[in-house]
Amino acid sequence: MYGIGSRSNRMLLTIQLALIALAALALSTGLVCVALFIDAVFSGDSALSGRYAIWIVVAFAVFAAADWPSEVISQNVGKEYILRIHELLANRAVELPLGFFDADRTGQLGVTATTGAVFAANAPGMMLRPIMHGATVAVVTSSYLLFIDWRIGLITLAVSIVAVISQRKLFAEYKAAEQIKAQHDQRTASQVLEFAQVQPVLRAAGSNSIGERSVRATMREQLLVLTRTQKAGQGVLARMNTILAFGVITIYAVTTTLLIAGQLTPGLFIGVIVLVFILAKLAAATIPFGEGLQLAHNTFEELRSVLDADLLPEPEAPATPADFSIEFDRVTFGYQTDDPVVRDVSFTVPSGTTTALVGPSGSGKSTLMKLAARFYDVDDGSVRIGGEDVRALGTRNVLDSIAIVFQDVYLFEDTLYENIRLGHRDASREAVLRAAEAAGVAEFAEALPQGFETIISEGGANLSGGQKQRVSIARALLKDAPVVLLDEATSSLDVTNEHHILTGLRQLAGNATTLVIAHRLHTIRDADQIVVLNPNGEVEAVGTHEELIVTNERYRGFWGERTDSSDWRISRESRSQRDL
Ligand SMILES: Nc1ncnc2c1ncn2[C@@H]1O[C@H](COP(=O)(O)OP(=O)(O)OP(=O)(O)O)[C@@H](O)[C@H]1O
Repeated sequence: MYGIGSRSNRMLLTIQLALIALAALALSTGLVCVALFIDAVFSGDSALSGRYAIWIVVAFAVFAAADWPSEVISQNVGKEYILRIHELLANRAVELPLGFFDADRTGQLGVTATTGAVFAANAPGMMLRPIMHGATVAVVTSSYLLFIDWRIGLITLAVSIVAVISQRKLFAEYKAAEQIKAQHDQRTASQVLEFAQVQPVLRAAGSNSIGERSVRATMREQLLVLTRTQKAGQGVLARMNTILAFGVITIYAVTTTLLIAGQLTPGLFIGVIVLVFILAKLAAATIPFGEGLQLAHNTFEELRSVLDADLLPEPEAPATPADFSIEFDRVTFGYQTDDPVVRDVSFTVPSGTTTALVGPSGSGKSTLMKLAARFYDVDDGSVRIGGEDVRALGTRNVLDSIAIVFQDVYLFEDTLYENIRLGHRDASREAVLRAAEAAGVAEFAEALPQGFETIISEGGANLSGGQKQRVSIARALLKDAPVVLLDEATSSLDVTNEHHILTGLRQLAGNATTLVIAHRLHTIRDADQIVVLNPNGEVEAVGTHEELIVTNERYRGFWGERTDSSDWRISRESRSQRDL
């Protein structure tokens, strides 16, 4: 994955690796010359010690000449990693099926694109460089020692190889702990975000509510995982330091034995002791970098999993729908294999009519909407628009013919005008303003400081929920699509918002084929047909309000609950209608 950059970046990375190798070779030569210099000084050979002194100066000069540019190059290679990771993620994001972007995946993409990309950018310079340096210097210096004294060389080489292998093995263990931590980080982040968003509800429920307890439990678990990961990291460092310490003691023991046996000169003995001491220091300094390098590897792996994620198959010659009816034909689908959330669902929304979906929470209403928009492909059966399977129409065709108004409206940091124009990029100014008028956006735009040119903050934080939904309806009206998928707001709206949204939605449904997850009484009553789902994700009944209220127990209960809890809303609704 280090080769994700452009050709020139890959070449730079190769040059960097070559420079690291050269710097490591020069440093090893310098260090061995220090040992030989000490030996020469002890033996009183001034000519030889002079020659070694020159070698030492040359070796360290080469080291500096190779090391500095390798650092500069590594920074450039790292910068391109950030750009490339963002480019690859962005390119892939527009190809992936919309169903890919659930909360966990979106969190994971966010982490990969931010902290992950920074770790990857730091990998060549701050981590790869010192690690390669440490490992190369250890192995090259030991090889040199083989020529000076094969026994010392052999034992130093053995210790170096054991240290390099142990480092790889131990950091693989740490990687597993870090991956678990990353998953928990994502889960905690999304839960805390959700916790902040639902504060009004939680505060109304009082302290120690289910939401509060579940966030506390997640945080406690997060703390445990963090402690476990830190322990794993510290354990790796401690074990690596122990391996190094044993290695150094073994080399010292062999060297001392050779000295006592008279097989090593005192000068060389001191030289080797100094050399091994410096080597051990160098090796110990590289160990913590393994942790960072592992995190960079995790980023590359996550990137790989996004790049390798399955795309939906697209037809070579997309079919054309005969009309804009929507047909679910024995549809079965689950997010996990062998765990369907909708089962054997069959019903048809005739072209130009409105069908309301009702059913308990989790019965699969949103899932059916997403299948109609081809966020996912069905496991069994078929979803057809105008008689053609959505797989034969192709995702582009399907999305072009659909306007979606879901509850979670996202607004971009741009003007109010541009946020509406997103519904149809080529629309004229008149068309945008017409849609804004029809959805009741014009009414609140007048009160904003720069009207339609007011910048909406990221996510639409400076608009109310009802206003955001009006923008979303304006977008959909502007798109003027023949099929409308609508998830009505569950939260209560004030009279003004309710009135504008109701008017906008009526206009939106107009002559379009509309599939709506209905929460509001008027939508259910006005629908041409209602599909009742049971908790198993099966169709329990299909009919009009008048039919179902007589024939279906579940629907009667559902309607009863709504009217009981909405008595005050119905009277308010009728009052606001009267006022018009
Ligand atoms: N992206 C997903 N990954 C895994 N499971 C999911 C996903 N989305 C929904 N589910 C599960 O599928 C089932 C049906 O969910 P769905 O949102 O379609 O129901 P719903 O009837 O719209 O519920 P609600 O009225 O509460 O919005 C639920 O058990 C839900 O937990």
